[in-house]
Amino acid sequence: MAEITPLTFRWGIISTGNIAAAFVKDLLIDPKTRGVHDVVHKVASVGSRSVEKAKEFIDRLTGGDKSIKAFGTYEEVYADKDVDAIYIGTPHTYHYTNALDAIKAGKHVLCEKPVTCNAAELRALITAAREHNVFFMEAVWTRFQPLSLEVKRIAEEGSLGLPVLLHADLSGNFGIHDIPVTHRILDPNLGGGALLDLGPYPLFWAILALYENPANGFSAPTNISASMLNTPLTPVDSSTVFNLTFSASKLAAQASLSCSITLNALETGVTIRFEHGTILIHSPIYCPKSFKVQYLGKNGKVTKEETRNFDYVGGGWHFQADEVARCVRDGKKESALWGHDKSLLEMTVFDEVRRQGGYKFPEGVEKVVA
Ligand SMILES: NC(=O)C1=CN([C@@H]2O[C@H](COP(=O)(O)OP(=O)(O)OC[C@H]3O[C@@H](n4cnc5c(N)ncnc54)[C@H](OP(=O)(O)O)[C@@H]3O)[C@@H](O)[C@H]2O)C=CC1
Ligand SMILES: O=C1OC[C@@H](O)[C@H](O)[C@H]1O
Repeated sequence: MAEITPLTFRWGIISTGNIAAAFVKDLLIDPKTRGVHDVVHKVASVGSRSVEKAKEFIDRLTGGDKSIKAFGTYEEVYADKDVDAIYIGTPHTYHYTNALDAIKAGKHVLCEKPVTCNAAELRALITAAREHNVFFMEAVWTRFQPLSLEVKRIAEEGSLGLPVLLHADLSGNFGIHDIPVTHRILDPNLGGGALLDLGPYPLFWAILALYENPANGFSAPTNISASMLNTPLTPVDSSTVFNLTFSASKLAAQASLSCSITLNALETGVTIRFEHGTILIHSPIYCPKSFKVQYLGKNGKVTKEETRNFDYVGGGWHFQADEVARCVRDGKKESALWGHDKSLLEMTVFDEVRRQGGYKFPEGVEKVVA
């Protein structure tokens, strides 16, 4: 069989923080190790607020690959003619401005979660992406991992019946008393708190299992109820609980979701209860490596149980990079797996949770308001 020549997809990286480093490490992994033969990734340039940091980042992660340009501004990356798509790894409250600048420069964009501070900012970005005819996606990497694809297949294949209740929690202990109040997790100017940082993941599982279920017909939740508990240090949430009801179509299901920046993660972070069985997803829920399916008999007792394990080379961020490259290659402006509608649902839910929970950004943080 003839070998296909893979597309070389060229990335411009915005910022040199933790997640930008994790993403770049994954871009450097040979895609063949995950069975991908049609695309390869190339880091073309890295932009930082300091050119020294950009150089240090390239040296540290690539062993000093001289073909990668180091820039001391983000604007130079947006303008780089050798870049196909921009990856944005800045704190939440910078996503809107960074993504808009990249879009206006005519670049395709993959932007970290949460994609913006609010739904109004996201709507403005979607409009801009359409006007400039570019691909735009929130980096909800979990959606593209093989485990998630398999959970979705089993959830919809029929033998479990319809989903009824979903519980999902993502907690991570940030040691909030030992970090400066200027840390992004505590600083309200950077969108600090549990909801915006960790909340996307429990919500992601509700979107995958309930919103995407064919019986729901992609209907928005009919009810959202939420409560937020602030840290004693800054006006951001240390934990948040939020419940969603889906009852607009043939699905009648509820999600009970939570997140905390002071607790460690649960061993089983997601439980999806169906009419005839249960799917239990093991932590970390942003890149789980195993899940269990329990099939229930008429008396509610487990009749069959199956554990599925997944493994791959790398951290799991490369699957979303493959999706971006393929979508751009195929002329798509959004992903079928994590399209604009899902990011909009996320930001609309978060706006409502923050409204009920009393979480307000400092003046000027939101660049667009409804
Ligand atoms: N998908 C995932 O698994 C993860 C996603 N994230 C998301 O990525 C984003 C960044 O998180 P993380 O990498 O942990 O953050 P870091 O603080 O480690 O990095 C953020 C980077 O953004 C740049 N930056 C620009 N303006 C500012 C500013 N005012 N204050 C601080 N940094 C600034 C800096 O890079 P420079 O100085 O080079 O310009 C900095 O290194 C968040 O939105 C978070 O939700 C985070 C962790 C995991
Ligand atoms: O996306 C994320 O996943 C892992 C967390 O530790 C991190 O804070 C968050 O941004």
